[in-house]
Amino acid sequence: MAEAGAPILAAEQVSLRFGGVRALTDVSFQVNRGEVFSIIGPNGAGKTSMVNCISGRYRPTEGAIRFDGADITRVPTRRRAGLGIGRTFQNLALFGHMSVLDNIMVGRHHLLRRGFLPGMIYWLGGAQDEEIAHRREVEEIIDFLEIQHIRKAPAGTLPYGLRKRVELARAVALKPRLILLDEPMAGMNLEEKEDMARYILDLNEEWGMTVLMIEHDMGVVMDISQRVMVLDFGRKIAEGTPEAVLADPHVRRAYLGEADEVVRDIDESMPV
Ligand SMILES: Nc1ncnc2c1ncn2[C@@H]1O[C@H](COP(=O)(O)OP(=O)(O)OP(=O)(O)O)[C@@H](O)[C@H]1O
Repeated sequence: MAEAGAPILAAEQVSLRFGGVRALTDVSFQVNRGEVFSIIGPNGAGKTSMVNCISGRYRPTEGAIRFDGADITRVPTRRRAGLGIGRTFQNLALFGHMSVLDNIMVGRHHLLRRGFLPGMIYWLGGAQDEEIAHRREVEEIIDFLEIQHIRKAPAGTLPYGLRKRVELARAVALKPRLILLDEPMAGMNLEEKEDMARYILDLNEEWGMTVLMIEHDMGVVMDISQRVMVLDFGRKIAEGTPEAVLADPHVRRAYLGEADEVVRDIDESMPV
């Protein structure tokens, strides 16, 4: 058991190279239990690379990732899910031909004691309690994310905003203690963004999940994050409360190379 108050996640001097490309250089940060922590930065800054190092998709060239105090740098992705790390993807990764319900059930299979095939035999053997409890929990997630009306629809037929919500449901179905959200608001209209922000806050406050989020929408980041880390060209250039980060001259300089609306977004997010 990790001690109370200890960070749930720590990246220690993480560097990641792809041939000559330095995606991350010597990045260290900690996420506290119960926090909403966001990573921001211009395009190509290394945000997704960092999340991939945490989820196990990439292995850092140097440095370590700790979860609950344990070094997980070499733990394979599927085992990280079992440890309590869930994620959503920037580009949706749903099974388009499968129903919403089945997509969410897939998210839970590692929680079944017996895996999929032995689970079927178990079911045929008449002992169904585990499967029933499993379905009940999935229904709870469906209710929470208000997707009852589409539970039987093939995921591929849904509008984009709803597919993002189903993908969140699938990640939540893992019952993660830490959930990694890669651009949860991307491509959404204002109303969909507001809904998504509310679901993320509820997951954090009511379901007790620690949230690590990458998001380009500055307004959302500043509204719901307790702390923010800024990457630029693979290096950490700032970390702190939203207000401190927005006022940081390094951050503003990093964004000045970006489109005008990003800088305007920063200004509009500034506390008045
Ligand atoms: N699999 C890969 N192979 C080669 N280079 C990669 C790979 N993944 C990322 N990179 C490079 O690493 C750098 C950081 O990319 P990354 O996708 O982590 O940035 P990002 O901050 O998430 O960007 P965006 O906001 O555009 O999604 C970029 O130069 C990118 O081209």
